[in-house]
Amino acid sequence: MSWSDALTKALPLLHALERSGHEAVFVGGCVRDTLSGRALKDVDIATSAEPEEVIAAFPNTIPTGLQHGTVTVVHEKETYEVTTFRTESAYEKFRRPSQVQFVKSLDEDLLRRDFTINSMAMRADGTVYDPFGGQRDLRSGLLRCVGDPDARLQEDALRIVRAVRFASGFHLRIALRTWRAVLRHRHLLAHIAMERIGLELDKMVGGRDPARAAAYLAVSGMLHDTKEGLPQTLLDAAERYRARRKLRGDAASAAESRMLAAIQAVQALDGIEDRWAAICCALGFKEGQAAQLFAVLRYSTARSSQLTAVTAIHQDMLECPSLNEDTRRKWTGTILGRGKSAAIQWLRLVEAIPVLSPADLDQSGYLAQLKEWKQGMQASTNKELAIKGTDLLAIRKEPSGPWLGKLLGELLQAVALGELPNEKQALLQAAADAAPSHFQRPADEGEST
Ligand SMILES: Nc1ccn([C@@H]2O[C@H](COP(=O)(O)OP(=O)(O)OP(=O)(O)O)[C@@H](O)[C@H]2O)c(=O)n1
Repeated sequence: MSWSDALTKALPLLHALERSGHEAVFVGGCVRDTLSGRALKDVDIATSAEPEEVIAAFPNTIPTGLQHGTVTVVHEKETYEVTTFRTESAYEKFRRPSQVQFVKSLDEDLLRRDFTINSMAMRADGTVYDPFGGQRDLRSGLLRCVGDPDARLQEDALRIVRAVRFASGFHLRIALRTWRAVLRHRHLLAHIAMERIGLELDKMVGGRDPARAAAYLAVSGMLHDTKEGLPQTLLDAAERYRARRKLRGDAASAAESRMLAAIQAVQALDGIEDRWAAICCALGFKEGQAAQLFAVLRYSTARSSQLTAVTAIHQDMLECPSLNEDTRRKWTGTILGRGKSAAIQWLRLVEAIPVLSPADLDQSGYLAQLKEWKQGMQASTNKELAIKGTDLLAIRKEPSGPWLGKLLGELLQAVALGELPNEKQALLQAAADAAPSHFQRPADEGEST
């Protein structure tokens, strides 16, 4: 077996605990990921040593969760969670154990874990301890709870969503007994903090097979059971998928087929932000629904506003499927209003997933023209304008006020539309000519529309 660098680096921790007379193993995700040939995110260690004994065995430790048996060990600038073998009991409200008991047996520790693929341990000599058949399940493509699925999912209802995350991330089928337990207990998701669900959904979207995750989420109906409501459009799409699982060809409307094709294609995108944006566009979210989704999932405001902006651009652009004067203005307005980076992101999405664009669009021609138009734009942010707010303050000799932003915005729009050159003198002249509250672009005077 080839040891990954991360495990090799952590080996001295196992050796130190063993020297002190304790049993110590790598456990959980790092074993699963090593056996599947994936990069490791973190290395977790389980040990028979109690927390004080772990603290005594290492020079540099942080007592991160002593009551749950976890000590963080700092070793060569890396941190490792070292957790005492434990069993859990008295799960409070289906989410966390209110009591843990430290035990001496690795078997007992592995027994409390969620899925067989997450319940394997690896010893310092590289041998894998796998009492529940995790390796076999990985090989045959099966996600299975350890022991009784009903008990496992009731202990921590987040495992209901984790089941979908692991099934989609590792291309696994959910075993029948586990799946039935998912359906029986999905209502318990109402006890789980939205933030934790948000983290799991993020991992699904960023994972190997987001379309598979979407199918499992839809077919199980679990999106209806979250503590806070998800956007109706999302729930409706999931319901339609559930009702007509094999939507294909004639059976599905053209719009539904396009939506499904777009969701299937999401994994072609590298970045998780692009994938989220593509999902919002594919589902036909309105701006407010995207904002609602990301607020409910507790994503940061910066993330949410960027993704919401891309969604809004998509809605705007669906209304103008050919590149005429109106579209040109709308696109300029979009770039100025929603931000250039959102506009660029949207272009990237529709280029990668053409089925996202309006059906009757001459895709290559339209997109090529849009790109050219965007690139040719002399300025698309205030920063790119050849004058600054201070220049305007100097010539207008008026105190700063809302007029300043308005004037800058109108100058920018005129430059972006090619109606004014992006040159300081021309812009100063236009600003000097303008009445503060009735600023007109020179080109507007001759406009016939
Ligand atoms: N609800 C949970 C969460 C975690 N675990 C156990 O704790 C380990 C570590 O959990 P976590 O760090 O959340 O996930 P990983 O499996 O490490 O996967 P990833 O790092 O990809 O999230 C899991 O492998 C599993 O054995 C569990 O049984 N039930």
